[in-house]
Amino acid sequence: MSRSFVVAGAQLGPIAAAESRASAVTRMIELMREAAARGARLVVFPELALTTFFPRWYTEAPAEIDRWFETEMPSAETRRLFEAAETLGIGFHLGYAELTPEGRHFNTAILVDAAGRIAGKYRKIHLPGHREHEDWRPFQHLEKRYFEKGDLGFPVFDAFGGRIGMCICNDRRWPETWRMLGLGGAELVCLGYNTPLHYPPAPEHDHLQYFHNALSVQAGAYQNGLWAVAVAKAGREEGCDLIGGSLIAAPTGEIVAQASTTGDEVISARIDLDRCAEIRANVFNFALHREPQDYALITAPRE
Ligand SMILES: NC(=O)N[C@@H](C(=O)O)c1ccc(O)cc1
Repeated sequence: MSRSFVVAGAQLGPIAAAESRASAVTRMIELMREAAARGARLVVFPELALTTFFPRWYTEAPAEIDRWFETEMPSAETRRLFEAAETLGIGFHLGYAELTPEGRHFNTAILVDAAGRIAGKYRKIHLPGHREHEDWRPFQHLEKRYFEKGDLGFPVFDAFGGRIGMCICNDRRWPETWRMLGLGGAELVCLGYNTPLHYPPAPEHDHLQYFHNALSVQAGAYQNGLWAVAVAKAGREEGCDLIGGSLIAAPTGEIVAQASTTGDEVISARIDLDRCAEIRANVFNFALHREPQDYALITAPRE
């Protein structure tokens, strides 16, 4: 049976702090309709897709922070997204802030199948930024304050006729993320990101933000012989410019679709999961060529 199908990425433009989840969901359903009209079986939404990127603000008040989190999924506001997916017969990947019944906070992504059922969940492992307010920054990046490190590892799920993995934003910059997913057998990796154009610790790298995004995703795809769909929340959000550049990369590392705006925009491509073998049976045949006995430092606990 052919394992070729159309995937889409639904890049979102900025979400203002005052924009309701209902409004964000309405925008997402519009993009989902366009993806379905292009024949897509799966549409990928960004990291923290329901709200503004709230880690840019410091607060000590738990209630101030918890209002950005979802305590159930689907929730009253997101149920329409699940229903639209079922009606349109399209699956989706969604990033959101998760608050568990035990009071734990995670930066989470789920994979939902075309019947509207949650088929997989991932919790972000590489949390960037800092824990305390840093006066010198023009805006904060407080993921280390507001989220716990993910506790689910790098799982891979049987869905859409293949094996699907997920990671979130900063995870894409780490080769270990991709290798873990590749070793798990992933054939398609879905990921969302919120990446400021301005990098306060090293502003001389600002002009490289789009390059480093594409470089990381293309290298991850190629070095593990898998497809990747990487999707931005983009544009000027609460005075902070976020990069666009959403892209779909082939197992060869080639870009097969890319966004050209920093607003709401659908990208799509037909992907064939069987093409992973072009790389995985050759240059990156793990069973034949990988030498893990020489990689011990990679898993040594950090100092
Ligand atoms: N949401 C994210 O994980 N964003 C990170 C990334 O794109 O790697 C990121 C980018 C720039 C920073 O100053 C801090 C963090």
